[in-house]
Amino acid sequence: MISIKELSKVFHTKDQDVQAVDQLNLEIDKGEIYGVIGYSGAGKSTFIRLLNRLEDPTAGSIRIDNQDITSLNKGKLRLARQEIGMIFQHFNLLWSRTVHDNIAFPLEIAGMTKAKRDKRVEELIDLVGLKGRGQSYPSQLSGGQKQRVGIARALANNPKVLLCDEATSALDPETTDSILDLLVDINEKLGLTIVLITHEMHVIRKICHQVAVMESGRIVEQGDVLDVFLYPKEKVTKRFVDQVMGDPEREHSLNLINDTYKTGEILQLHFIGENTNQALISEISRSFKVDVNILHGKITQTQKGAYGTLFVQFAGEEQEIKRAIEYCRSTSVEVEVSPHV
Ligand SMILES: Nc1ncnc2c1ncn2[C@@H]1O[C@H](COP(=O)(O)OP(=O)(O)OP(=O)(O)O)[C@@H](O)[C@H]1O
Repeated sequence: MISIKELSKVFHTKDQDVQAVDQLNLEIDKGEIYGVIGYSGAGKSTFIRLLNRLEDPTAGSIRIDNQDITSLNKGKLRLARQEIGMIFQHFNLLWSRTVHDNIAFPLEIAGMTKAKRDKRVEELIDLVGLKGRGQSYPSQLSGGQKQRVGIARALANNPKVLLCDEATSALDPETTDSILDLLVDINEKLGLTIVLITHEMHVIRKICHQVAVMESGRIVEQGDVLDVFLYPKEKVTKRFVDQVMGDPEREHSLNLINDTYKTGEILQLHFIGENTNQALISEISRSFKVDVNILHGKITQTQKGAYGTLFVQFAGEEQEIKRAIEYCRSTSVEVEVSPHV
């Protein structure tokens, strides 16, 4: 769907040349929610602005739906942009226009008649959950509602791709979650390909299927969200994963567990992927004469399934504990016996 080859952008300033994007290669499949994460200055904004030619590349190519975006002239680019919607951190709404008229704006530019426009705007207002707010002005809306207007406007011309530039960074955590839910809903309902940039791993965890980690204009790591969360290779990726799964209490808790639970076995269970859940725990206590105590841990959900770690104690007769551990090992759960800090 989107194919990016050797994409580079150099900004020439008075003092120096800045290589914001550096020979970047990326393939994004149709219908995917693809997240690009990086710290400030990594080149994310430049990257996403290159995708719809808000910036012109210094080198490289971008193909979207088999169209070479990089070589389009102004007229063709205007048409191509109707297929690429974009939402922004600060919404970029027209403050003197109502919600209805903001959403109608790209339809006016595309030359749609007023009757058709009004119908389409009503559909979009419904889709983003703003029924009854069509005549409000942006200043009368909350941040989350403003972003809903931004999303409706971006979807007005039925784009194939939605670009999200830090779309939830100005919102509080609850509103962030409701906007992320809306993006997942739209992705599923419309089969829309979504490319988003963010500095928050929570956003990646909650809605992305694939993730790329960007540093100094380059992609240093990429893949399926669950794989990257489970087996981060680069230091920068580990830091991002820690934003979500970091456990500052781990060492303290394990020491306490080792001091407190002297009988039976302490196990670390690593849950990975969609079939895993805590049903295993009840299954074990039903099938074996073993008491299972949950001691410490964290399980979280991604679009690619649940993952996380639980520390448990198996108590009972040695033979039964052994059998229970064997059983755990036969499932997709990774097991470590007597884990150490
Ligand atoms: N118009 C510009 N002129 C000169 N340098 C620029 C321009 N835009 C970006 N840069 C530089 O390019 C590099 C990448 O910036 P960019 O804004 O793409 O990063 P970012 O990852 O989006 O960071 P942030 O989240 O802080 O915006 C930075 O060093 C920045 O100073």
